[in-house]
Amino acid sequence: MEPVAGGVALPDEERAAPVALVARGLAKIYRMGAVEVPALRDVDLTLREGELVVLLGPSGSGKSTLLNILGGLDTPSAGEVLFRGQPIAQGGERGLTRYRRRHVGFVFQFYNLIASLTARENVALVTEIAEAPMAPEAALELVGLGDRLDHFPAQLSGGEQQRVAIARAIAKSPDLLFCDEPTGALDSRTGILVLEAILKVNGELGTTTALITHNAVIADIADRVLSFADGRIVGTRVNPVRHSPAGLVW
Ligand SMILES: Nc1ncnc2c1ncn2[C@@H]1O[C@H](COP(=O)(O)OP(=O)(O)OP(=O)(O)O)[C@@H](O)[C@H]1O
Repeated sequence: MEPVAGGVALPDEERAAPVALVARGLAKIYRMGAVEVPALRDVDLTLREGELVVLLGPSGSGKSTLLNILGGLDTPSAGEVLFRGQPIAQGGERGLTRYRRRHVGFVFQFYNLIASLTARENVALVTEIAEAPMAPEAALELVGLGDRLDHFPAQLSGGEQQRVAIARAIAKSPDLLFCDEPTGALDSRTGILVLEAILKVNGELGTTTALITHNAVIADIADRVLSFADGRIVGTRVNPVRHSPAGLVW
């Protein structure tokens, strides 16, 4: 606790940013015929507004399963997720769709751009159905691609394509940005540019961001790091300072 103006001390949790997302008791069991694969086991987690959290863990530890459930792409076997205090599963499948559409942007390891559309058109596909979209040009400018608007994916490097995918995810002005191994297919120099774009979005738009990686070096860019193993969060660390991606080597 630290004193504030007027000499009144606030408990830590009241000085912190408001809570954006809460997961309580999440479990996920995949059933493969007679075999049950427990992918998540009793996961509790809180993301605060504007925070950048890295989920760090080895392959198969359940990170993607967790992110997909937090983003409403998949449903848990047990437990619940609350966005700004409301269960995201309220209203069933339609409620989940509304939550995903209005509030969540996703970035995956593979960019999933449409080859026959330019960078601008790939982003515009999303802004056409969004409620409060940014202009595609503004989203592309934010990720450093203002001079690549009319390039097709094949005319862009892997890192540039991933930045188009980030522009597409943020162009609908989501409250939450979920990135699943966004640098997994990239060399470190290119990966750093992608991480810089994600940090810029987080800083300038205040988008609450969760990023999955198995690369411990990348965890240094986060406010907070949640370590994952065997379907559980096994450690939490707060980084005293966030490192700039430019200084990272992997
Ligand atoms: N659709 C599915 N059906 C059956 N089992 C699954 C399914 N998806 C994931 N699993 C299993 O659940 C466990 C967790 O997988 P998950 O993809 O969440 O891990 P991860 O930490 O993201 O791994 P990676 O970094 O390799 O993507 C693994 O044992 C995986 O084989």
